[in-house]
Formats: sequence, structure tokens, C-alpha cells
Amino acid sequence: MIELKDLKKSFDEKPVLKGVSVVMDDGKCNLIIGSSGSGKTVLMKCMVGLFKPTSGNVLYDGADFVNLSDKEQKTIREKIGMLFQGGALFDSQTVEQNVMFPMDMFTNEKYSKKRERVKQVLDRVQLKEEAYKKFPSEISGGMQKRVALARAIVLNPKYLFCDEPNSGLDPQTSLVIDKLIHEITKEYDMTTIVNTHDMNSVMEIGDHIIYMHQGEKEWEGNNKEIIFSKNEKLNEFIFASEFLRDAKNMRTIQETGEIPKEVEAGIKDAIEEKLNVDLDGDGHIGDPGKADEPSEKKAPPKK
Ligand SMILES: Nc1ncnc2c1ncn2[C@@H]1O[C@H](COP(=O)(O)OP(=O)(O)OP(=O)(O)O)[C@@H](O)[C@H]1O
Repeated sequence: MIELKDLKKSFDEKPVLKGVSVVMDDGKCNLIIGSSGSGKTVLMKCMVGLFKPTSGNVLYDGADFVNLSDKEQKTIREKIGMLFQGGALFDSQTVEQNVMFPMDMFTNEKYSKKRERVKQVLDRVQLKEEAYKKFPSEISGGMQKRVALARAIVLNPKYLFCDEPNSGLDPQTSLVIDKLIHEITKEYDMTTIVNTHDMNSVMEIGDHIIYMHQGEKEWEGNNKEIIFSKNEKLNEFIFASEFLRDAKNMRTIQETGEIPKEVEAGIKDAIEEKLNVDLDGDGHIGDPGKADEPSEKKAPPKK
């Protein structure tokens, strides 16, 4: 289990993380969302030991990472897999060599054993053998992400960190990568932390979502609860993310004028205000509690 306790990080007296406390769920995809500059990357870097927090704790199964000896920190680092933004593959190495790299670094396994394991993980991310000898520049962006994911899990990590795994991918390929991350998290029983801007990912794999706003945890919940959220900052962020256009439930509302059953409160009011439409036919646009007098309303879109 990873637990953050009152985590603070400042750069030159400028506070970036202002006391974040959260427990990352084991065996689940924990998504960190928030607008640019809200502190998502700094939070992730504090978790993996790339930044030293100004104060507070990062606990791995109760052990405070920052105050552990180098040897103890190394033991935890060995349990961490990282999928870096952009994949960060070595251009001069083949697919197979890229995936084998962590085994070369951290194990004394025989070459045949390493090849066997590399094949296993490349199979798992559905990469065919004809790609093994190719260089990153010779394969598509989606394939590169698969290779990066295979490399991240080759040492069978307990914790998987993914920084913007969908950056540079089209929505369909993003969905495939999201699903792989989600399935592998369950199969390997990992604690996965994903830093993302992608609202489709949020809806698809958001077992546990942490919404960061200006260095603080503003909201947390899962992908069902986010629909009902009445948190104004979160709703603003969701709209800024073009959630209306992209997310499945919202698409249903726009295209058919029907509200999916699960969208009965929370964000529904904000959607009404945004579209200036009385979706639920209650005589009000937005929250009826807020309106002093009935709003001028438009008919719901025709089916
Ligand atoms: N090494 C650093 N030195 C000084 N300031 C930093 C450093 N790293 C990050 N910051 C500052 O911390 C703040 C949060 O940055 P961070 O990269 O965590 O944002 P983010 O939420 O990940 O944004 P994005 O979605 O754009 O990646 C920003 O104001 C950034 O300028």
C-alpha cells in the first residue's frame, strides 16, 4: 500500500504541493487528474523518490521512503515499474533489447531466461515476434507504448507508475493502452498510479481518481462518483477537458437528449447550464435550488 501523509513540496519557497494526504488503493488503477501545473508530476516524482518532499511522508507498506537507508530504498525501487511520458525507449536498441534492459540492470538471469521473460511480456501486450528486432523509429506510436509498458512490467513490479500514458496517441489507441494497463493491474495485482489529462481514461479505468487543484487534493472518488460530483472546481476542470464531447455518457446526452440513469444529479445540472437546456424537464436549467425564478428554457434536443 502507498500512503501519502500531509505531503508538501516547495521550490525556492514556492509551495507546489500544499499538504496532500491520500491512500492509493492496492490492485487498482489510481488516477491523478488536474489541470496543467496543479502538481501531478511533482506528486508522482515525490512518490518514486525523484524529488525529496519538503515535509510529510510517502509510506510504502508503512515504511517511510524518504527516511529509509539507501539499501532499503533500493528494495522498494526494485518493486516499481515506470512508464514514462513519451515511452522513453532507447532509439538505438531494438524492441527486445529495450524490454530486456531492466533485467540486464537488475538481475543475473541467463540470456535464455531473459529472452523467455521478454517474450512473455511482449505477448502480454500483444506485440508480435516480427516486431522484436525493430527499432522504436520503425514502429507506430501505439506499438512504442506497448513496448514501454512491457518494459515497465518485465520485472513483475508491485507498483506501476504511468506518466501520461496516452500522450500523442489517437483516442482509439489510447483506449487499447488504457485497457491493457487496467487488465495488467488486475492480473499482476499491482498498485497502479496513472497521471493523466484524458477524461476518457478517467471514465474507462478510473477505479480511484484523485483530482489535484493548485497543489491540493480537491476531490477523490471513482469513475461512477465523478458523474455525480457537485464539486465546482472539478466540474470546471471536466468541462475544460471537453468532457462533454468525449465521454460516453455525455455523448448520449448530447446526441439523444436522454439522460443516462446514472446521471441524475451532480454534473447534470452543470451540463444543463452549459448547454442551456432543461434536460430532465423539471422546469429549470441547472440546479432548481439555485434558481430564484424559472429560467427561460429550451426544449430538449430531438431524438
Ligand atoms: N524542478 C522544478 N523546479 C521548480 N519548479 C518546478 C519544478 N518542477 C515543477 N515545478 C513547478 O511545480 C508546479 C507543478 O508542476 P507539475 O509538473 O507537477 O504540474 P502538472 O500538474 O504535472 O502539469 P502538466 O499536466 O502540465 O504536466 C509548476 O508550477 C511547475 O513550474
